[in-house]
Amino acid sequence: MRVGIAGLGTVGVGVVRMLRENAALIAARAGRRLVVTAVSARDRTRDRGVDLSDVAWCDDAAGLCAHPDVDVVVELVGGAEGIARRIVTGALENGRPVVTANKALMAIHGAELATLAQKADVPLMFEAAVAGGIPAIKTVREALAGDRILKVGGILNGTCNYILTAMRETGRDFADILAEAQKLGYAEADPSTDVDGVDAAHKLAILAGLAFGRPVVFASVYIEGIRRIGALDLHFARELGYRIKLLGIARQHDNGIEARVHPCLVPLSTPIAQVDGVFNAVVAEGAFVGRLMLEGRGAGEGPTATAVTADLIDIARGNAIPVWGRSTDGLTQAVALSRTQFTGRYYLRLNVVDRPGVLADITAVLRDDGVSLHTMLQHAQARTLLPDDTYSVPLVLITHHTSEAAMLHALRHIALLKSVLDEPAMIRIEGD
Ligand SMILES: NC(=O)C1=CN([C@@H]2O[C@H](COP(=O)(O)OP(=O)(O)OC[C@H]3O[C@@H](n4cnc5c(N)ncnc54)[C@H](OP(=O)(O)O)[C@@H]3O)[C@@H](O)[C@H]2O)C=CC1
Ligand SMILES: N[C@@H](CC=O)C(=O)O
Ligand code: NA
Repeated sequence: MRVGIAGLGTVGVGVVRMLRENAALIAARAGRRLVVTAVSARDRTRDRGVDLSDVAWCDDAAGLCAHPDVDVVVELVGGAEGIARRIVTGALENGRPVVTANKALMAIHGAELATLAQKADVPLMFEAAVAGGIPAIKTVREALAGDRILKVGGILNGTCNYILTAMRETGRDFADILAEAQKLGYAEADPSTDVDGVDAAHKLAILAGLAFGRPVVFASVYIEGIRRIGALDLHFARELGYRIKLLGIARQHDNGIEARVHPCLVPLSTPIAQVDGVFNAVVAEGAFVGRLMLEGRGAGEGPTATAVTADLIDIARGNAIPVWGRSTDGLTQAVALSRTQFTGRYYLRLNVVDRPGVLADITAVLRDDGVSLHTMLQHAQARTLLPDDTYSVPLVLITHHTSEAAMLHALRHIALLKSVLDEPAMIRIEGD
């Protein structure tokens, strides 16, 4: 099978290496040889550490869609629009199977691309798009095909998990650790996609679409990133028996699908709390299968190349699975529930003036909104002297189960209290 690759960055070069280094075992498993015959990237002159002298070069990556020496097109450029979208669309329109690692493209345009693939009767594979080397798509779409999935999600961004882990373990600076993740090839071309939660949301939208049988409108996914997580939150989380993780969570409810990405406090005793560094965890819960968790590397050259290569082997073997696990005939998209429909437990961190009555004012607001408190934590030794000779002190409150609508209402009023100095920080609690 002749493979044309658009994009020779971290993942593209990894795929070239893997197809060559494991050529014999891949041929045995695929039933035929998989050979890279054509490639494209922006800069032809760049040394990429792989020999491309016997491979055709396309200045325009879209040229791969109709290239005479290409049977399968692999899109590893990235981005939901522009050249990546043109390559995938063009290849499908030309009746060529496609493999992509592009979660942005699949999350935003997956519904229409599935229709194109079905019309052309060719596979569109994207295992690398969710959680890199973890077989997340295979698991949800194939292994759990007989079950009714109730919940899916997990730790879906390696860069964020790497940053949160290193901040917790070393106390190092956010920007410093992010630069390291970029050097290791974990981060997206624009790393704000990672740290603002968008990349995890792309993956969650794909997983939810597969799990619940309908692509989710990406714009309806609730997204919050990790920029506001500070050293104080990591400290309090540890003291209270939690770790902070950026989670993607999608659940099927009677009134619709909940799909949200945000930092969470997870109890130290849960398996997901132990997933650190660049590792991802994909969690699924089915009515029959119960709960399962897959852990592995969610980013980087080797893990991502493994997923792309597995898709190529599936295509070579003739395994064709519909994009969303079912025919696109009559398939409509689902709009996710809004955040005011969420419920849960919450961690609130406030910076307050240390004087009598402050706590009473805050708890009165929570009482009026029907929010009940579970735990309270304040350390007098963490006080800071203010210019007027009073002190400020961090105050942490953990609530019982409540509605997010009530929390948002209470927070607006708490922020207006004179004794509350900065914008309150709110983190949801999951898994206990
Ligand atoms: N890195 C990772 O760990 C993972 C990445 N992914 C996804 O895989 C895809 C690729 O990621 P990654 O390898 O990290 O990205 P890189 O930024 O490392 O590589 C992108 C490649 O695309 C090429 N490119 C950019 N624009 C064009 C264009 N107009 N025409 C042709 N080629 C172009 C670049 O060329 P040049 O080199 O000349 O600049 C580069 O080779 C993305 O969709 C990403 O989200 C998925 C899972 C994990
Ligand atoms: N930038 C992503 C790469 C894989 O999808 C991440 O950090 O997880
Ligand atoms: Na995967």
